[in-house]
Amino acid sequence: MIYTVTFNPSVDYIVRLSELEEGELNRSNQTEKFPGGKGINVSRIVKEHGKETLALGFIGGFTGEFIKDELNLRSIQHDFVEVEGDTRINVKLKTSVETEINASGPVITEENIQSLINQIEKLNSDDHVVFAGSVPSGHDALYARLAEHLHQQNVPFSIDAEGEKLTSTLKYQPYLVKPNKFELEGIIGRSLESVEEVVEAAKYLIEQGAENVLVTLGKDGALFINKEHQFRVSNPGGVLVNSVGAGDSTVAGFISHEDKDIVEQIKYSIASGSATAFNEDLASIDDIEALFPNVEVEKI
Ligand SMILES: Nc1ncnc2c1ncn2[C@@H]1O[C@H](COP(=O)(O)OP(=O)(O)O)[C@@H](O)[C@H]1O
Ligand SMILES: O=P(O)(O)OC[C@H]1O[C@](O)(COP(=O)(O)O)[C@@H](O)[C@@H]1O
Repeated sequence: MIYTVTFNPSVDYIVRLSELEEGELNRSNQTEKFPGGKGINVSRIVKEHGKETLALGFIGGFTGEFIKDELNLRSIQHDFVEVEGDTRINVKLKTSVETEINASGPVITEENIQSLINQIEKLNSDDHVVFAGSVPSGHDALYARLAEHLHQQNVPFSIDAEGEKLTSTLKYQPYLVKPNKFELEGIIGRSLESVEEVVEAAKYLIEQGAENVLVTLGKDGALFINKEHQFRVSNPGGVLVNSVGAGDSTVAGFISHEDKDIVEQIKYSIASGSATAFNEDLASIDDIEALFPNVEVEKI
């Protein structure tokens, strides 16, 4: 079973408007709301790939109820720990560019954390856990705390998070880490100008304990690095509609095809990311399968 842990789920509120004028009254052309948060998005795409998944994490309030209802409608299993406050609302403004405002999220208590640890302690080496996204304030150390538990239990896990949340887990040997270029620059502490520099930075994550590193580059595709392979991956062609959840979709595509040859696994990953970028909501398996043949993977 592929478990996802979303410490800080969100209702993603997409607001489309022709132009945003700061300090003025703006009226939107169209609004939509989706159940969001990185792990939840991973579960939705894993389900599309026909794999069993269960979404874990912290949820609360009327926004939490919306997310659970939406997951039920899509037959996605979940077992969240209920917290006191309301799950956050993240605002995604779409003009000719995409602007995101991600809220900080409700308070979580040590009791809430202990309930999540109790769930995780039941897993075994046939399972896989994906930890993804931000953590309500003051709890960044949670990533390493849970990764240590899984490492001791021999449960494979993957990470999609920023900065120390990601680096603090490396010693516990994550199966996949997926920084985008901006996040990788944050980890390394300098800007990465060339493909060679990005590859070197990714190799540093491998030396520190990661098994596979996928550096996503938005419209420019991705770079994949592990101890045996280095690939440059080109996106299939298409028109950007809404890139929210594209990164999460790449993680889901990769984890869902662990049993396949590495090139096929990478192609499923990037086809999933681009299919989501070319859709209003997250991609469907039909969208993903249609793009799969057009993903190019080249040795570097
Ligand atoms: N404009 C785009 N066109 C095609 N594919 C895209 C586009 N934006 C994102 N993607 C796909 O989604 C993947 C993840 O996007 P990226 O923006 O790098 O991640 P994140 O959402 O984590 O910041 C990319 O590697 C690419 O395959
Ligand atoms: O937890 P964070 O880092 O604030 O990110 C949460 C946001 O990430 C998303 O999961 C989208 O992630 P990506 O676009 O990186 O794939 C949204 O659904 C959500 O609003």
